[in-house]
Amino acid sequence: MPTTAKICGLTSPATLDAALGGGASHVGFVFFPASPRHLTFDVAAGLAGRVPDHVQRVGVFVDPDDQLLEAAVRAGMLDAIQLHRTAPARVAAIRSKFDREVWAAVAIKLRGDVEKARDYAGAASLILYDAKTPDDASLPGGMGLRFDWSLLDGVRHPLRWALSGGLDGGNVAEAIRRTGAPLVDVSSGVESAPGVKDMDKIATFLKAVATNQ
Ligand SMILES: O=C(O)c1ccccc1N[C@@H]1O[C@H](COP(=O)(O)O)[C@@H](O)[C@H]1O
Repeated sequence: MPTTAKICGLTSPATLDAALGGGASHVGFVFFPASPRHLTFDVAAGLAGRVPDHVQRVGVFVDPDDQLLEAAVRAGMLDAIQLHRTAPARVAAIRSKFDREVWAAVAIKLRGDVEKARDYAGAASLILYDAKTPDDASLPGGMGLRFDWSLLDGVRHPLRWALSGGLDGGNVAEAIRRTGAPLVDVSSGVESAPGVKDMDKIATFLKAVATNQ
């Protein structure tokens, strides 16, 4: 199966359209106030309405409560919920309550971190292997950090999975070849500054994914 791509942290119609026009399979909206990509519900609703049925809308959250999830799922017409820093039992509860695909981000720095994906079997729909950010960082993702892809060598993934963390148009082809990732996810690697998406970088990234299978 060809690798598909999620463009995350979209905040404007023009950059959303660049992702859709370039063939993204997923688009991501961030609901985390500390992020430079954070969206209001009104903006999310405006963007969500432009997304065709064959593209999945993914909401990104950091250990959210039900009130935030309810409002964001409605506004963003979310098909999937991406959870960072969220314990397996809570991931399972969210999946059951919201009855849609739930992604568990697993932060990777060392080999032992990869094993933590197993805790989400039966709880999440998909594991998102992402680079671990520093303990004192304000964001658990979206910082353009990458992890050592060789840590995924020989891993028997407990669930469907995706790769993120420090990807960009220059390294995504190698990332796909090296890991065999079925889905790649990018945010800062297609930006000109934190939170500012760049349409040319989005196009370059999606072209690299499409042509390097
Ligand atoms: O993008 C953010 O601001 C963000 C905030 C909180 C949690 C996750 C966030 N982004 C996710 O992080 C990964 C990797 O991003 P990057 O490509 O390294 O910048 C990606 O899945 C984003 O969805």
